[in-house]
Formats: sequence, structure tokens, C-alpha cells
Amino acid sequence: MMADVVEQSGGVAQSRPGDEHEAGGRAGDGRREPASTAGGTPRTGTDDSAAAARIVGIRERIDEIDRTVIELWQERAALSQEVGATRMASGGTRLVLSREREILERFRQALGADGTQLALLLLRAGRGPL
Ligand SMILES: C=C(O[C@@H]1C=C(C(=O)O)C=C[C@H]1O)C(=O)O
Repeated sequence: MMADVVEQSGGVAQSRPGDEHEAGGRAGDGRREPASTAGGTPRTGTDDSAAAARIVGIRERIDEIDRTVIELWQERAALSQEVGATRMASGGTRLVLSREREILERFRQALGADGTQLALLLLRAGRGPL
């Protein structure tokens, strides 16, 4: 089962059985995906070989981006924790809400409502549960 995701509306979407990603399951538009990967090639969601080749190429870059995002996410969380520990060891506060508001605003301006959600998750990753 996939983890819940925060939708643009702020609501929570849950995957339904057979919704996506499963071999032979239904894709997002309700059409059935092929149950197997012909010849061991990655599943692309199309039977058109030219489109499939293009998709495989694009997915290489998507996977690279995802690895970078994960790496940067982890680096940011570690740095944020270091700032918090340094500040508390010096008698300061655990959080600085004015700084957090600036970050939320930066993400909102760049990415809209999704940016706000993303920034909230980033901030939470750095400080742990309140
Ligand atoms: C990292 C800091 O500490 C906390 C964590 C923040 C963050 O993850 O960006 C921002 C503000 C603080 O609440 C900081 O003050 O810069």
C-alpha cells in the first residue's frame, strides 16, 4: 500500500486497490495496464515502442532527480538539527518561528499551495515532531 499523500486541496489521498503501479492493475485513467513487462523491459504504460523508448529515457533523468532530492532532503534535515542543537546548547530556543515563516513564504511564492505543504514537511524533517 502506498503512503498517503497530501493533495493540492490540502486533503489526503489514499491509493485504492488496483489503482496504479500494480502489474495488471488499473492505471490512473481506469484503463488496465499490461500485466507483464514484455522481454523484461521496464513497464511504460504504452504499447507504442517509440513512445516507450522515450519514456524510458526520460525516466532515467527522473530517477536521477529523485536521488538528488532524497540526498538534499537528508542533508537539509541534518543541518537543521545541527542548528537546533547548537542553539539550544547555547541557551537559545529550539525553533525560530520568524525564520520558519520566511521559508514557508519563499516556498509558497515559488510553488503555490503545494510549496507551503512541501516547506512544512521540510521543516518537520529538521526538527522532528513537536
Ligand atoms: C535551522 C534552524 O532552526 C529551526 C529550523 C528551521 C529550518 O529547518 O529551516 C528554521 C528555523 C528554526 O525553527 C534555523 O534557525 O535556521
